[in-house]
Amino acid sequence: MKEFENSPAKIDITNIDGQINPSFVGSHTDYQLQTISEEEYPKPSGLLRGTSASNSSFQVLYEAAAGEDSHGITFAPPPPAPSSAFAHNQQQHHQSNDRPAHERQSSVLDPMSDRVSTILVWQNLVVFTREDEKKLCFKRCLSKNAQPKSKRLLHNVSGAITGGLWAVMGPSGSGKSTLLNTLACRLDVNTTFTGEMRLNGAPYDNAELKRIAGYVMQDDLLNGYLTVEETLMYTAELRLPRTFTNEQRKQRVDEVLDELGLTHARHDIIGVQSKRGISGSERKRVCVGMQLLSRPQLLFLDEPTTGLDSVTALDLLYILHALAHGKSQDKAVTIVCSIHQPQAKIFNLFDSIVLLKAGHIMYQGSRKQSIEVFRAAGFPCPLFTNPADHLLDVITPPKPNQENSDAIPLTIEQQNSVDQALIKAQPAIEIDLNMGLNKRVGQMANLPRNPPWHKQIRILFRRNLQEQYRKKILIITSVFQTIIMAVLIGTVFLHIGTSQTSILRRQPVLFFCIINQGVFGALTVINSFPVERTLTLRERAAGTYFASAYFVAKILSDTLVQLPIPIVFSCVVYYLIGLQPEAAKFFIFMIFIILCSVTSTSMALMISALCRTTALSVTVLPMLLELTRLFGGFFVPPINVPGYLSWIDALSYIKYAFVGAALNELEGLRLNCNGVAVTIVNATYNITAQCTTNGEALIKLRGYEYINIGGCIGVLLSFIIFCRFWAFIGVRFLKH
Ligand SMILES: Nc1ncnc2c1ncn2[C@@H]1O[C@H](COP(=O)(O)OP(=O)(O)OP(=O)(O)O)[C@@H](O)[C@H]1O
Repeated sequence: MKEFENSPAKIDITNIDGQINPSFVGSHTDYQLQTISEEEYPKPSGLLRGTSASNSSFQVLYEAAAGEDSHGITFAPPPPAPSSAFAHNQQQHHQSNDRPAHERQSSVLDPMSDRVSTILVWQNLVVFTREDEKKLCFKRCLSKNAQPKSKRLLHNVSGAITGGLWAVMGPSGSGKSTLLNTLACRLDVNTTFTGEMRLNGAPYDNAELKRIAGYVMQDDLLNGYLTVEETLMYTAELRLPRTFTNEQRKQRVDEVLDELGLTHARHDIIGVQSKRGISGSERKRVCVGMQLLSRPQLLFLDEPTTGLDSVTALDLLYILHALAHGKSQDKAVTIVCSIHQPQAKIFNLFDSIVLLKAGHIMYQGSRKQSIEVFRAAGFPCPLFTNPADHLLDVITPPKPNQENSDAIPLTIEQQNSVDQALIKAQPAIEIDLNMGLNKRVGQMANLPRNPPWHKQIRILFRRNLQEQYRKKILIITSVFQTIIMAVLIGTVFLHIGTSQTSILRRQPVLFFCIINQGVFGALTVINSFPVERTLTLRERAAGTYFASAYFVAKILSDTLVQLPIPIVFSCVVYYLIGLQPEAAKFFIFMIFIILCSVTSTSMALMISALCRTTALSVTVLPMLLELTRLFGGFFVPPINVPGYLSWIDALSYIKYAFVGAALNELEGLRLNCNGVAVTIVNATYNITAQCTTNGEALIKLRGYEYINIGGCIGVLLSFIIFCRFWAFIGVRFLKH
């Protein structure tokens, strides 16, 4: 009561006929008044005094306090102070803007205002799933009557987003994400739409939208090894117009960090499972920041509060609210969020809402007016009820369950009449497809142009190397592992010599070396690429870079990081085994080990790019690796492979690496004769007893002479090109 008495502003809570206005919703000030039913407050209390609203989300609550002769009146405590940096921001924001909050708000909401940059209008929008053509063809072959089955996700909806902060609300499965994705030109491949969508009075497509709009997805997938500042800086380098200098990019990053209250965390790592980084809310803010760098005119956010606690969710919404209402000198960003069931304080920050139910729009327009419309339809918001919950409760039929056993489910007719009453209670929306045409001229003139292709490669290459550097513990572990493995192999086959017994040991050790390096890299790729692919798809959907630039940068950086392992392996193993001590032979051996390693990673990359998921990739890859091993030229010499299996044999890259390494080692090899060994050798190769004096005889026996070393290198290089080509096709064209 005291707070009321000291406060300057007046709030009239009475109707014209003297009754308490049951849906007084802050129409005179920025207060949000909760609805009061007439039964609870039979006697109106007339004029009340309230504090002036410097914070637009104050709530005034009316309480029917038992024993009080008039209505007990309390203020809900002001919203919790947002976290430090953001609070500072907010304060600055309010201080920097000398116009009162409600004035700023109304100017932003006026679609004709110059500060509203983007207007999105849609008419008769029908979104439906379409059956895959191939499946349909197949079904038609089986049954002549097979017809495409399609499901409607949105039913002939029309509407307009006219600046400010918008919420797309509705129960689960009502089509919130579908509406958001349709407007953002991000529909799934199996869905399509009819109807018209206009951006500032003109039809638009994904390419145009990418340049003026941002989209923040529900799950904040980020590169966990980079810091907050690095993440924003790389995005700035890739997305800001090529005319920007480094200084200007840095300045923009600083501005965004400041705007989002992330300055304190700028040097913190984003974090991965094994290494915790920034908090959930900070992650979300980084995602928003990445989109804000290019100063979008329109921002879509899919369920931005998912996974955040109530305080951090509110913090985030304050930021969005501030952005949607713009700074005095800036244009305001039109922001559209899909949101499931916001808490009251969050709900009160939205300017307008679109309420969906089963693909139909039940209400759209001002958030403040929504309570009035529901009341007029016969559904006043009960006291102390979150208005957002109330709206959803009205449009969602109650289902009896254990906790709510009294709920009486509505019949379809009853539910239809609720829907009709709601639609009747709201003013008809007039859709003008040309709305915002005047804003288009300036908008199109300033479309940014991304950096050129070669610069994108440079930036992405640098980013990849930085990420690899942060993962150096993995690289160091791999190198140690390789050394240990090489020492073990070298010790088992130590100083193999040139006796007859060495013939039996030389080929197994060569084969083992090839297999070892031909599997190692593949396993790393298959585990890491699917996650990286998802992140890349997102960045590309936002128009950050070309798929080809990403791919070239990836291939270059991955190969560079991969090279030390086969090089270290070759050095250790070659020396310990005591293969032919000639520099040329050593380097050729090393080339085969490197090529084998690179081929295996290329094959793994191709499989994970085409299979898309780790689960499918790890099912396919082992089978292929087994085949390449079986037909690797060791178990079945090329000369003995049956004709009908020669196609598999030809596809085994292991064979070309092994045969190439064997040719390199056996050519020019001089062997000693040893009685015991002769017998073994002869038994193995099924030849009459004689001493094998040179490697060429073995080449002939095994049938390796059908190809030469150059041929093996050529085939391996072709394999690498083939696998990388298909990997690129997968990266470029498979977008889901
Ligand atoms: N690509 C698709 N193929 C088939 N059905 C789809 C597809 N996308 C959405 N749907 C269906 O459309 C309906 C609406 O889905 P949507 O994801 O838009 O709902 P939502 O309101 O965002 O739900 P939630 O709050 O649970 O995320 C759901 O029944 C969903 O199964």
